[in-house]
Amino acid sequence: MVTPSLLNCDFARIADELEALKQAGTIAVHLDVMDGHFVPNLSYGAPVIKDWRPRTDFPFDTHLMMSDPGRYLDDFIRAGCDVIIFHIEAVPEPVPLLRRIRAAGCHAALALNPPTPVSAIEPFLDELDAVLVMSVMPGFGGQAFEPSVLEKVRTLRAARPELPISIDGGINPTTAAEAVAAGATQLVAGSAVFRNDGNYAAALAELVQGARRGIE
Ligand SMILES: O=C(CO)[C@@H](O)[C@H](O)COP(=O)(O)O
Repeated sequence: MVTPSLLNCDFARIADELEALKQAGTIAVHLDVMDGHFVPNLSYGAPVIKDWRPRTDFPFDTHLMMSDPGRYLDDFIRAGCDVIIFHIEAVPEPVPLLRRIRAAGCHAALALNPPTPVSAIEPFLDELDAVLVMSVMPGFGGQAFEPSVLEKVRTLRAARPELPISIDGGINPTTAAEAVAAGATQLVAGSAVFRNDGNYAAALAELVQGARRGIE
């Protein structure tokens, strides 16, 4: 599955963008929440997501790039997020937060940055609905894919054949093929979707074609 990251969309036209993604066949969107502390950039928070919620029925996969996700967790739950992802580098003892997310009826996932080994999340795999493997250092769209993370995807896939594995950063048709071949099940893509021609259906089709090459 390809999940567009909204970071590169036109936020002034969010309702149109969401509708265009729907027409193009998208089934979920990835929301990048940045606190200017865990990552060197700011984006948007729960009040903005709350306003988007009635505009779409897309599941909101919400990636909290925050130093203290627990402080704002209830706001994101109330805003209507469906999947809540936070970073193991920010919360080294993640079980209480993972359980709060699941108790609220959301799916819980952990993200890991390119330098972080799989061993950092291994003890918590049974508490997770998914893992998000970052293939760039988080904070900005449009960066180059870091191929060394593919080994982590392979390790996770071998450890948990059924676990959904997302990969995020620098995804294009070529890296989509590599990621899927390694065992990724969800491709988060920003600039490869929100490209200049505005043809989201074509962009998604190219990514899906790339992903298919990875399983052939
Ligand atoms: O989490 C992030 C960036 O921190 C990503 O979701 C990016 O927004 C993906 O953008 P591209 O690398 O696909 O342009």
